[in-house]
Parts: sequence; C-alpha cells; structure tokens
Amino acid sequence: MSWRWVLKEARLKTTYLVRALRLIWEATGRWTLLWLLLLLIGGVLPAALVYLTKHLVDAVAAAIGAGLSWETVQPVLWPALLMGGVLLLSQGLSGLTSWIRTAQAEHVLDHVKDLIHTKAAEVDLAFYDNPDYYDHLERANSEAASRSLSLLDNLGSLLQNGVTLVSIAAILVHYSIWLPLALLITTLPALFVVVHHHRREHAWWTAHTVDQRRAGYFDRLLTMAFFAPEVRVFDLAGHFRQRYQEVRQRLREGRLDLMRRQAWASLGAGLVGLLATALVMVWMVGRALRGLASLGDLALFYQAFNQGQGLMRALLSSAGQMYANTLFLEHLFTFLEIQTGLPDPEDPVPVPRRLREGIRFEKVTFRYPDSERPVLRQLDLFIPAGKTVAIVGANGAGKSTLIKLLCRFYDPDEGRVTLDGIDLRRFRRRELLDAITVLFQFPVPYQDTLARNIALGDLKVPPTREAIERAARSAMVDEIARKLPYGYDTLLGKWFSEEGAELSGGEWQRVSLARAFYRQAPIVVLDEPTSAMDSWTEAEWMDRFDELVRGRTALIITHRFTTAMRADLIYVMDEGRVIEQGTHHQLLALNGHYAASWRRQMRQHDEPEASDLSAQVFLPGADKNQ
Ligand SMILES: Nc1ncnc2c1ncn2[C@@H]1O[C@H](COP(=O)(O)OP(=O)(O)OP(=O)(O)O)[C@@H](O)[C@H]1O
Repeated sequence: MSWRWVLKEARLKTTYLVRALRLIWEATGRWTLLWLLLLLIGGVLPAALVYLTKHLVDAVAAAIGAGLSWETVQPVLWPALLMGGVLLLSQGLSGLTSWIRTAQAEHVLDHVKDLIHTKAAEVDLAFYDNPDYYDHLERANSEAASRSLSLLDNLGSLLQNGVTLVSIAAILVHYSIWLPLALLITTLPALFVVVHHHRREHAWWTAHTVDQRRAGYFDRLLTMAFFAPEVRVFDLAGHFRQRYQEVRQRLREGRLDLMRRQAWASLGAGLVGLLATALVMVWMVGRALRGLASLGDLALFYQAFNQGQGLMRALLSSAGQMYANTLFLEHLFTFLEIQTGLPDPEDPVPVPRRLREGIRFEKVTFRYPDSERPVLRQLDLFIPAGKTVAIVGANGAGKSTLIKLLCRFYDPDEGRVTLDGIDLRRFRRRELLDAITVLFQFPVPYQDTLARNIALGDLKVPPTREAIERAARSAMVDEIARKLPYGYDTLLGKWFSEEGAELSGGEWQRVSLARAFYRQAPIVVLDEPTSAMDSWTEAEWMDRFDELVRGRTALIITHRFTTAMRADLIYVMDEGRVIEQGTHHQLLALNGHYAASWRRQMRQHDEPEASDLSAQVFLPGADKNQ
C-alpha cells in the first residue's frame, strides 16, 4: 500500500463521495437542510451536559451540610434545571431526527431506484447477454440505496461527533494540552481495524455477487408461479432447495468468518482504549489527591475523557464506514455510467412514416456479443413496401435475430439494414422504434386490465375505448372480453387480486397481438403470431389479416404453412442465410426444402387442404439429410 496508491484511492473515493452527496441532495434537498441543523444542535448538547454536571456536582458538594434554605438550594437548582432542559431537548431532537431520517430514506430509495430503472431500461440488449451486467445490476440494486443513506448517516455522525469532540477537547485542554492528543492516539488502532474490515468485506462481497444472484435464482425457481407446475411434475423442489442451501451455506460461512475476524480485531483495539482511560484516570486521581482538582473536576474529567474516547471511536468508525460505503456506491456509479454501444447519429435523418421502397438486409453478417459463430452470414433479404413477407426456417436459423437487427437492438458486424435505402444507423433509435410494432415470440403478459394490456401498445396517444376495441377485434380479443366478468376492465393475472382472470396461452397471445395492432406503425413485425392459436382461430384470424396490414409493411416469422402460404413473398432461411425465396406456389414448383417439407406434411396427414395443417411445425432444416 504505497502513499501514491492511498492518495489515488482518496481522490477517487472523494469523487464518489461528492457524487453520492449530490445524489442525496437531489433526492432530499429540504429534508437534508433540516437534518443538518438538528445535527449541529445535537452536537453541542453532550458538551453542555458535561459542563453542567461539573457545576451541579460542585454546587452539591458546597451545599452539603449547609442546611435547607433558598440561598443554599439556588446554586444547585439552576444547573439542575438547565440539565433537565438540555435532556428534554435531546429527547425531542432524537424523535424529530428519526422522523426526518425516515423521510430521507424513502426519498433516497425512490430516487436511486428511479436512476437504476431508467438506466436498466435504456441499456443495449447486448448487455443482457453478459453476466457482468447482471453483477453490476445486482450490486447497484441490492446496496445502492441503503449505502447512500448510511453514507449520510456516517456524514451526520462525523459532523455531530466532530462538533461534540471539539467542545469536549476544549474542556480537556483546560487540564492538559496532551489529553486531546492522547484521545487521538489511543483510538488509532480502532481506525485500522475498521478500514481493514471494510476493505475485506467489500472484496468478499464483490467476489460473491454471482453466488448471491444464484441464491436469488433458486429462490425464484421455488417460489414463482411460472415455475411451479414444472417443479411439481418433475419433483425438482428438493433438488433446488438443496442447491439453494449449498449456495447460502457458502455465503453464510464467508460472512461469519469475516465477522469473527472483525470481532477479535475490535477486541484488541478496545483493550488499547481501556488501558489509556485507566492511565489518564490514575493521573487525574493523583491530581485530586494533591488538591489540584475538585470532586466536580474529577466527575467532569471522567465523563469528558470517556465520552471523548467513545466519540473518537465513533468518529473514526464513521470515517471507515464512509470509506466502505463509497466502495459500494462505486458499483452504482459504474452501473449508471454504462454507455450505449449504439449511439444516435449526430445528424439524424427522419424515419419515413410511410415506406415507399421497403426494408433491405444487405450482405448482413452478425455474431452475438462474445460469440464466435455468425448467426447471420452475408444475408440478403428484401421486404417490399406495403407487402407481407413470411420468413420460415429451422430452429436457430436466425429468424428472430432479424427482428433484433431491424429494431436496432444490435448492429450488424458487416453489411447494413436499410429503410427506403437509408441505413438504420442514420435514424434516432427512439424514432425508428416508434415506426415499428412487434409481437415478440414470448410476449409479456402484464398484470393489469385487459384494456390497459392493449393500450400499453402505444402510450403516446391518449387511450380511447374505441381504439382499444378496434385493436381487440383485429386480434379476436373481443370474444375473450365478452367472456370476462368486467369485460375490458377485467384484471388479467392473479398477482394482485384473487379476482384477476387467468387466460390460456393462446388467449394471452391474442391479447399481445391486439397490443401490437393498437400501435399504428407503418412496419408490422410478428414473430410466431399464431403459434398458440387453435387451427379454427388461426384460419379466422388469417382471413382478417390482409385487411389489418393494408398499407403497412409486414414481416411474419412462422413455422406454419397456413400462415406462410398467404404471404406475398416467402423466404426460407437456414444457418443464417436465405436458401430459397418466392411465393408459396413458386417454392412448391422449385421443389427444394420448402416443397419437401410441405410434401412430407401432406403425406403425414394425408390431407389435401393446407388449412387443416395449421398445427404443424415447419422445419425445412430437418429435411437436409433426406
Ligand atoms: N442473445 C444471444 N446470444 C448468443 N446467441 C444467441 C442469442 N440469441 C440467439 N442466439 C443464437 O442465435 C441463433 C439464432 O437464434 P434465433 O432466435 O434468431 O433463431 P430462430 O430462427 O428465431 O429460431 P426459432 O425458430 O427456434 O425461434 C441460435 O443458434 C441461438 O443460439
């Protein structure tokens, strides 16, 4: 630990300290001013008590044996009354302070959470592919708010104890100039213990974030509804409970080991302090015996030195904890500093509100972050404006990845994606996303009313019942609404109310589809829109589909022939490339993968009508070895 390192650390930690204080100020400006005022008042009260004790003891000593009269009682009465007043004030202050502290805690927590939520919602999707991101998030999320507050506490006690200590030192200097110095020296071992412990604790905590997240994961597996059926069917509870306990045991033992070491070190530091108090007390009693100090002096001295030592320890421990808290807050600031790798251009071009030419993938090669294997390889694909294009292909062919590039969640490694010939990188990301509506492969079921589940598709327009119902009809959700007890106002999901209605997988999919159609965007992207629909619903919905996307450009990813065959153009993908393209009839005539897969399903079902095959999965990749 060189001096240069210490100075660098001190500078860095001071920067974080200032940032943390600014954060607290932003969250609780007025409360913090009030809190500071109370701290200062609270700071001088102990010294006032010590001082009044001396007067009271001396007055009582002088009054002993002098009889009971106003003249003899008066000198005792004043310090006694003042002491009562000071004690009352301390009581009042402590109640007021804890009220203000609660207000601060609530505001800081909400403010820090808001910062974390804002950042988490804006980081690139690529961050979610990286476990480091989750570590940062976990560290910021689990500790930031409490650490900010405890930093404030540390600062408060530093300030308050500092004020008290200065006033007590002023009393001690009166007896000897060396006494305040003795206070300082005897508490230095405690400072060492505190700083050392916090450094170890922080290093341990950082090294075990993954274990903490793992424990949280097993906890969720055991307690959340989503996992509950599978956990029961496969009888996984015992297994996950054991794994949870194993992780917790590692964490518990590590923490207890830390605390055991700290307890021993604190004991050593405490012994040094006690020894020092004993020595100075011997010195003071010697003075009293030589007639150089009164009984009141002895009482004052004992209180002052004892309190001074306690204060000094508290002061140093606050400084040590401040250090520890800034170590932890570093994670919050590191998280908040995460920068997007997909910045908006400096001179953005407006996104066309109506496509004239279309969407083009030009020689696109793409690998996911930290992956060597290209998911898309020199892919060329054109989606003409106003047309419906279907993409079919084996699992893992790269179909959903196309959507992620179109939404610019990632940029291609090579090649480009264009709208009407303009590279997506030239648009503002928000504006680009506003022009697209997507039904994802695994859409989110929101625990809210049916109406709001749909209206969440576009929060920029004030929701009207008419628009919601129109979108609902487009996804055949009107039928679902009719069956629900409160129609569109029925709460979906049971997280927050027993009255919440549970929908089937296919019904949830339709609700998500309605949400996608609620947004009036020129580009419609649907990833497996009918995968959970029964064949009757699918057939009926497909009949409405052409009307729904009229004037818009639609991209549908599907495993179903019945959906694909209605598209204006079908692309067949395999291993990140387009291997065939054309209309349904052209592809059948081509007699390639598409046709082979189609024929195979025809044979299996011995059914001439494609519409009866809607539940079948289309897997051209599986035909390769035939
Ligand atoms: N976040 C990711 N990080 C790394 N690899 C990924 C990621 N997401 C997908 N992949 C990989 O990219 C490949 C293509 O995935 P993609 O989801 O695009 O396939 P798909 O054609 O939509 O498949 P499916 O029909 O099963 O939905 C897969 O092999 C998958 O393992």
